Amino acid sequence: MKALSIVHPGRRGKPASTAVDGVDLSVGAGEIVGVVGESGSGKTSLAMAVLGLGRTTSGSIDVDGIVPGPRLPLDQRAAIQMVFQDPHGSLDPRQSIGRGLRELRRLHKARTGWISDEDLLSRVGLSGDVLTRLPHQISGGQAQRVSIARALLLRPTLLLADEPTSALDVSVQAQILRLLKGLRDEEGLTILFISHDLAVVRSVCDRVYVMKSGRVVESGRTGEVLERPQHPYTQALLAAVPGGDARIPGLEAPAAEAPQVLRDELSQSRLATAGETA
Ligand SMILES: Nc1ncnc2c1ncn2[C@@H]1O[C@H](COP(=O)(O)OP(=O)(O)OP(=O)(O)O)[C@@H](O)[C@H]1O
Repeated sequence: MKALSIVHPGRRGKPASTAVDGVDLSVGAGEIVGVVGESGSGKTSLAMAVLGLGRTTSGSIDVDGIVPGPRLPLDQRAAIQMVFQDPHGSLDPRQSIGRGLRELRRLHKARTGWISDEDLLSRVGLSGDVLTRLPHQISGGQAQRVSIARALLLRPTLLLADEPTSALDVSVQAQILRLLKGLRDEEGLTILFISHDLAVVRSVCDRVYVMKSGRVVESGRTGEVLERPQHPYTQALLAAVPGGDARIPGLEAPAAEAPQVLRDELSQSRLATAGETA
């Protein structure tokens, strides 16, 4: 995305608020890129714009040639998938997991024939048993795996993960983060990862953008930014981490250097407008 600005109009006498202010952000194919910042820093406004659901006041977003917006054809819309914080929230409570998948396949025939339900579920660490269950009959971690499977089924160009583990127990959180990393490594999934949690971001993101009051105050390889934060805001975010250790136990942070394959990919910039996907 280039110079993206989002201004929410004021309501009931309140002044308009600039949620996103001139943000440049890029995600290379097969990368996991984090956007981190406190509540109100503009992360959700930015995510909504990437999904084509929110407003874009100025600037542009380009996801491998697709410009998100409300009138996108179904197939292009399917190329940008999302996983949200509430693991059960994105599943229809009246539909079994299997029926939900059938519905998705019916809507997106051309995109979804590449894998069976069983194989799809096994890629996210679930057995075929869940197919007959209703969402309330599975755990939060399982529901989040189902949400990821549903996104994966559509072979997205970009997966937008908005606080995907903040509603989960710590041990389940690590499992879901490991799953997302594994899907990137094995399937080349490209992920824009939104979180307020530095430990989570450090454990999965190759690069990170730190947002404050709608602006990116610092960005770079996650290891570098979090080991040697330059901006006082990043330093303050790190200082506020309980125990001072922004790490998820049992999860190794990505290497400070991008893997060679990723560097090659990035330098070829297969994505439109100088290697950008979002
Ligand atoms: N629909 C809206 N109408 C008016 N103002 C809004 C709207 N959505 C967000 N804002 C304002 O824009 C700013 C950024 O909010 P946003 O939700 O994007 O931040 P955030 O970092 O995602 O915070 P959170 O983690 O709490 O969701 C805030 O000042 C918020 O009050």
